[in-house]
Amino acid sequence: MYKILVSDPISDYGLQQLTCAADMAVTKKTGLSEEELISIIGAYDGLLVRSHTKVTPAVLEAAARLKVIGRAGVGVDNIDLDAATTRGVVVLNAPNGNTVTTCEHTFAMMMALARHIPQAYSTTVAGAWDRKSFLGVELRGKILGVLGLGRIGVEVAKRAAAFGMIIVGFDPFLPEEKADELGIRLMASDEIMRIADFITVHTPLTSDTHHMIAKPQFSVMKRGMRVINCARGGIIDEAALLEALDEGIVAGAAFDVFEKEPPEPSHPFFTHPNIIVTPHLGASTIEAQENVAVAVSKQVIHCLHNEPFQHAVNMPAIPAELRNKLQPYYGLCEQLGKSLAQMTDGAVREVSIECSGGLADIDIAPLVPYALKGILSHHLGPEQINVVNALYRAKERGIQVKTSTSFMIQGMTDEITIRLKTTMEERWVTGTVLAGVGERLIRIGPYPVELKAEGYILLISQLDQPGIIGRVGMLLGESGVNIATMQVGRTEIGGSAVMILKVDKRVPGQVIDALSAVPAIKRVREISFD
Ligand SMILES: NC(=O)c1ccc[n+]([C@@H]2O[C@H](COP(=O)([O-])OP(=O)(O)OC[C@H]3O[C@@H](n4cnc5c(N)ncnc54)[C@H](O)[C@@H]3O)[C@@H](O)[C@H]2O)c1
Ligand SMILES: O=C(O)CC[C@@H](O)C(=O)O
Repeated sequence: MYKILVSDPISDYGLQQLTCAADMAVTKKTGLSEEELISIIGAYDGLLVRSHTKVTPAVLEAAARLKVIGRAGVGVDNIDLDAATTRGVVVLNAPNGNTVTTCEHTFAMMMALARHIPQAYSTTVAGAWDRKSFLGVELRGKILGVLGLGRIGVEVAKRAAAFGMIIVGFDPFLPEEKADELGIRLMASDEIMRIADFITVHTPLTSDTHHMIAKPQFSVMKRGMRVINCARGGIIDEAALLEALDEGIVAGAAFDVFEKEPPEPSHPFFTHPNIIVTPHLGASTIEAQENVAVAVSKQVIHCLHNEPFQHAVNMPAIPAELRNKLQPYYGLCEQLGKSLAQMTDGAVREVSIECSGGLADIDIAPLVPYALKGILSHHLGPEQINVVNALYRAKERGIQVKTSTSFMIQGMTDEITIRLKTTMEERWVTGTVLAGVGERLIRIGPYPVELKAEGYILLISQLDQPGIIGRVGMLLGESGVNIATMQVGRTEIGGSAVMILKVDKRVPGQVIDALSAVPAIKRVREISFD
């Protein structure tokens, strides 16, 4: 008999598969403190949560027989994934069940914002009959900017089209043809900031999306625009938003999620006349709660029965014998993928993993998820991608994956090249694992290098001309960025050249801009291995 603990309010109807299964004993105990959870978790094989229960390393430490955690929803920010993985606990979620519900909440917020519904309700029930203060705007004909066109963003765009809105959007993974089909005009997010009347964000919270809308973005926006965040707190800078409201740039904002949840009762949003808020209700409908509970119950049963399931958020599932043979190359593939994702523009269309030398007669398929994890986690957020779900997420986005092997080698005995084709370009990097030394990047495109993937790397493509190295050194030096190592390469005298600098800290945005403005420099990329 498997013992399952349900520690957050989860739909009874949705849990029926689990409660009716002959070999599952389900206990519901909600509102537990961490200490209370720690004191009982040792008895359970499965744990089902929403966002309230915090599954901390201490909880996992006490969870001696826990095999699976099911999250009835998308975000797993309340579960310590590293601790779960280390302890061999599968974490799975239900990413599709609340998509439409959250999209509808976004729309409700956008309409409430356009017509001041919460403010008008408050004054009306308080006895006033104030029709002058609440002059609204139509959605029809307005430009809606959608940042993040995954499951929810696409649903929002579809509904906005029915309202006669003009939809512009940005998502590094949405191919042009798909956007055309949906009637979305893809453009750079900077451009969206300038032209949109409404902006809604639907990305995960990652290092790239944290404060994706902040002071510099507000400063170029149309006066009187409106913003909505029903994704994750922190994507829009709350302090910068308040300033933009006071300056009259932003006419109104609707927030379902906050940088800290629950926010302090004194949060300035609560008293601002042009901000409307809900307490993280995006997924709170009967239907969504049933959907996510059904999806997660099924998967927990499959997982405990050792049957395949789809939405694992952690846990590699690689056959042990092969895993041991390939083990030294997993980290390398992830590093190659991570560096490629940061040096390539456009939506990813094809990923090829090419192995040579000693890897030629091995089944290299298990390396694919590691390469994809490196590539996809840069855009989708590390918590969303792991080696179990990376291939599924790539297929979901129409990304072609190819593998090939060859006994031919260029230098090292075992080499792995990962090649990335996007809608804009094709780039590739090659690496190897050196005995007693570890993983090294040995070529970036055709240029030989010798790099350990750690810290910050600045990749500069330029024309081979005298004086460029000095100019780069000066610009970095002036901004206090120390160069740890430098490698240069070129195709021919006076031809294309690259400069690869390992620097001791993140290079400020204005220094990247200054470097990019040097006439002989064609492109500057910072690659972070944080
Ligand atoms: N308010 C709620 O209750 C609620 C409910 C469900 C989901 N969510 C949140 O909504 C968000 C979207 O969920 P989803 O299911 O659509 O996720 P998804 O993974 O399907 O889509 C996210 C999209 O964001 C894109 N993206 C990543 N970085 C980007 C960037 N810098 N610029 C533009 N696009 C970028 C990704 O390519 C991806 O397509 C998540 O943060 C999720 O946690 C909130
Ligand atoms: O459980 C909830 O209500 C939050 C859901 C949402 O934030 C999610 O990530 O799925």
